[in-house]
Amino acid sequence: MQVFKFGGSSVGTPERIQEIASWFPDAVGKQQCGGVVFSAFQGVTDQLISMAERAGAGDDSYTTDLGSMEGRHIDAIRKMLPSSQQSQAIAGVKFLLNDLEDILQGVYLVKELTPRSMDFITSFGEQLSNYIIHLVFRHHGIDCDYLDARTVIVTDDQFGNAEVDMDATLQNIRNHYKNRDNRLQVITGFIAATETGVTTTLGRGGSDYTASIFAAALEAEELQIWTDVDGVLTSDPRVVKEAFTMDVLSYEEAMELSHFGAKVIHPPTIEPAMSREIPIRIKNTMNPSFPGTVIGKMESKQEHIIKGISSIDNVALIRVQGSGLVGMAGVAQRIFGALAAGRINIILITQASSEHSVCLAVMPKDAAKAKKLLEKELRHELSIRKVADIIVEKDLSIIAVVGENMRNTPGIAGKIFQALGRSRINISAIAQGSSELNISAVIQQRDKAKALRVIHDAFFYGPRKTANIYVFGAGLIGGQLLNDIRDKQDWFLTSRHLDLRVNGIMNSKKLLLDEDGIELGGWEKKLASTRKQADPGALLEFVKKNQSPNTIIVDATADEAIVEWYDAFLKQGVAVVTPNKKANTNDWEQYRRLSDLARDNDTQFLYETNVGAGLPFVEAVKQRVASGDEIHRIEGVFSGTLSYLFNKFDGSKPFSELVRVARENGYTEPDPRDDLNGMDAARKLLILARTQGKALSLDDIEVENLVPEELRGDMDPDTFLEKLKVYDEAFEQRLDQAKKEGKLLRYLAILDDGTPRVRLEAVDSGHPVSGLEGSENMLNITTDAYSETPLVIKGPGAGPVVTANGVLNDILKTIK
Ligand SMILES: NC(=O)C1=CN([C@@H]2O[C@H](COP(=O)(O)OP(=O)(O)OC[C@H]3O[C@@H](n4cnc5c(N)ncnc54)[C@H](OP(=O)(O)O)[C@@H]3O)[C@@H](O)[C@H]2O)C=CC1
Ligand SMILES: N[C@@H](CC=O)C(=O)O
Repeated sequence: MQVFKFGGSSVGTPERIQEIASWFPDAVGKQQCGGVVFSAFQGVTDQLISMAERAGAGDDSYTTDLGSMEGRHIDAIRKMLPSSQQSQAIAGVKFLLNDLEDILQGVYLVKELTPRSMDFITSFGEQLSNYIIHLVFRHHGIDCDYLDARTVIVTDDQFGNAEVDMDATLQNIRNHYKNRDNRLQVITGFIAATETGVTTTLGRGGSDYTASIFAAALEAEELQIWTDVDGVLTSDPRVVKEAFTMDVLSYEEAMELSHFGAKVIHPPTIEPAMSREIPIRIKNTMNPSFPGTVIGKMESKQEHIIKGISSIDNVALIRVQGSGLVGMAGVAQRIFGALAAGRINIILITQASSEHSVCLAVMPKDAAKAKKLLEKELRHELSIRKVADIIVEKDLSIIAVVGENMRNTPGIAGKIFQALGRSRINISAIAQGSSELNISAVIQQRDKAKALRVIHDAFFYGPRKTANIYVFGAGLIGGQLLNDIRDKQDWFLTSRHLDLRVNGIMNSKKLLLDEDGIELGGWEKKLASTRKQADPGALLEFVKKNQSPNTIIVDATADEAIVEWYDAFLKQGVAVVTPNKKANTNDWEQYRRLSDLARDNDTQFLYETNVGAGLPFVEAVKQRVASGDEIHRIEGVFSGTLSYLFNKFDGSKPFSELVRVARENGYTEPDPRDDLNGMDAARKLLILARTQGKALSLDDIEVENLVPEELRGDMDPDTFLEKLKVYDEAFEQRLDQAKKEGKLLRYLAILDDGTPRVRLEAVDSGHPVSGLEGSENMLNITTDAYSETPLVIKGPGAGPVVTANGVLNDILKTIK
C-alpha cells in the first residue's frame, strides 16, 4: 500500500492535473495506492486568506475574487471533463462556493474574522481541488472516492495549527478503509475537524501532515510526496550549479536540511510516518520518471559522508560577554528563560569552554527585543560590569553541513573550515551538537553563496576540481591561452579530472563574463559583441560574488593599469598568474608586497613567463634559493627578439626587415622598441635578481639601448619599423666590426659582483650563447653546487605558443 501527496504547484494548472491523471496508474505500478492527498490549486489558499481579511475589514472587494475563484474552478472543469460530466461537476463546485460566499458575507457583515472562521474559509481550497480532481481521476478510469478529511482527522480547537488526536484519527481512518475495501481515496489535505465537527486546519505543511497520518494509519510501504523539484538536493541549485539530488537520506538528515532551508519537507509533519519507519519518497511532478530521494531509516553504508549544505539567511547574533560569566552558575538558564518568556526563538547557541561569552542566533526581527530582555535580566551584572556587553551583529547567515556519516569520521570540521578559510570567509560562530549530525557556521550574509560553493566543491568533488579563470588581455598571448584551454578542456576533464573554465575575458574595450564558464568556441566574436565595457572593478566584483576555491586571474596585457588591481585580487584569495613584467619591475616594495599578499592570503602570485617565456628560468632560481645554494653569477640571453635578431643578422637581410619578422612571429613586445631598447631584457634580469632576493631596481641596471635616438619619441610600431630602415647601415657596420674580430653579436644579460648589465657584446665563437638559434634564450647559473660547470637552461624564449603554455603551467600550479 502507498500514499501519495501532491502539493499546490503540482496542481497549478488543468494541464498539470491531466498529466498527473494520465501517469498516476504507472506511478502506482503493481503496488496499491490507498490515498492521494491534494493541496488547493496553486495560489488559492493565499487568495482565500486575503478575501477573508478584506471581508473582516469591511472591504467588499473580496466579492471580485470570489467571482474569479469560481471562474478558475469552473474553467478547470471545462478543460478536464467531457461536456456530459460538466454540469454535475459545476453544480458541486457552485454548492461549495455558495457556502464560501455565505461565510464571507457573515464575516463582512459583523466585520470580525476569528481564527475559527479563517480555518473554515481556507478549508474551501482543498475541498474544491479534491472534489474536481477526483472527478478527473474517474474520467481517466481511476477508481476512487472523494474523502473530506474532516470526517476522519480529529483535532483540538487550536485554529490555524490544530493538534491531532492521533489515536482517534488513526482508528477513524482504518474504519473508513475497512468499509471500502481499501479503495483509492482522493483526500483533502490540510483540513480537519474537532470532535464536534468544527473545521480546523493543520498549519504549515498541513497537506504533508495529512498524507503522513494516512500513511501511518494504513501502515503504508511508502509515502510519496510529489513536488516541483527532483528530490532533496545537496544544496540550493540557484547558488550551487553543481548541486545534485541525493538518492537516500535518513529522517534526521532530512529534518536538519529542511530546517536549514531545503524546504522539501516540513519536519513535524513527517513524524507519523517516521515513527513507523515508513519511507518517504520525494518526487518531481514535472519529471515523474526521476526516482527522487528516499527518506528513511539510516542505512549503515552510504556513499557520501555529508548529504547536503543548507543555509538560513538574515540571522542576528547576540553575544553576551564578560569575565563575570566565568563560573557563574545559572546564567545560561536566566538567558534562555528571559528569551523564552519573550517568545523568542533561538536558532543556534554557542559557548566556548572559557565561559567568557555566550552567543545566540535569532531572527533579526527579534534581535532588538532579545537585547532589551537580556539587558533587563542581566541589569545587575551589567551595572557591576560582570557582564561587559550585549552585542548584536546583523546581516549574517548560518551555513549548516548535514550528514549522519560525519559522526565519528575525523577531519570533517577541518575540511569545512579549510574550505572557508581558503576563500577568505570569516566565521563568527560555530556550533556542532554531540550527535555530530550537523556542523553550523555563522558567517557574513554576503559570503553565503561563496561558502555554499566552496564547501560543496570540497565534499562532493573529491577527485574532480574546478578552476575558474579570468583573462585580462586577449591579444597574442591571451588569445593563444584561450585557444589552448578551448582545445584541451575535454582532455583535462577526462584525464586530469580538472574542469578548466574561463569565466571572464577582458581586452582594452570589452568585458565578457559568464558565471557558468564561457563556451570558448568563437570567444573572439562573443567578446567583440558583448555590451559590457572593459572595467577591472566590475570584473573584481563579479569574482567576489562568484568566487570558488580555484579562482585565477591571468594578466596577459603589457599594461601598468591592470597591475594596480593585483592587490585586490590577492587579498580576495584569488591567484594571479602573469606574463606581464610590469608588476615585478616597479619598486621593490611592490614586488615584496605581492609575494607577501599571496602568502598571507593562502594563494599564489606566479610569473614564470616573465623571463624565458615557457622556460623554467624563474623556477630554477627559486630552487637554488630554496635549497640554500648560493648564486654567484647569472648570465644569458633573455630576449627572444634580440636573440632572433642577432642569430639571423648576417648581412643577407636588412636589420629592420628582421625586426619586422620578429614582430610577425610574435616575439616582440606590443611595441618592439621595448625589446630593442634593452628594457625587456633589463626587466628580466631584474626579475631574476629579485627572485634571488636582491633588492635591486631598474635604475641599478646598465642598459644598452639599440633604438636610434631619433626614434625614441612617441610613435606607433609601424611607423617605427618604417623609419628604422634608415638605420640599417649603422647596424651593418657594427656587424662588420664583430665579423672582423671573428666574433658574433649577442645581446647578453649579466648579474655578478659588478654592475648588473644588459648589452650587445661581440662574443667568441666558443661562448655558450654562440650556438643559439631562432628566438632561443639561455640561462647560465653559477652557484656553489654548480661551480665547475654552470646550470644551463636553453630553449625558445618568446612566441605565443611557448608563452601561453608557460602561463597554463602556472595556472595549473595554483590549483589546490
Ligand atoms: N610575446 C611573447 O613572446 C611574450 C610576451 N610576454 C608578455 O605578454 C604580455 C602580452 O603580450 P602580447 O599578447 O604580445 O600583447 P598584445 O598587444 O598582443 O595583447 C595585449 C592585450 O592586452 C589588452 N589590453 C591592453 N590594455 C588593457 C587593459 N587596460 N585592460 C584589458 N586589456 C588590455 C589588449 O586589448 P586590445 O586588443 O583591446 O588592445 C590586448 O588584448 C606582455 O606583457 C608581454 O610582455 C611574456 C612572455 C613572452
Ligand atoms: N618580447 C619578449 C617576449 C618575452 O618576454 C622577447 O622578445 O623575449
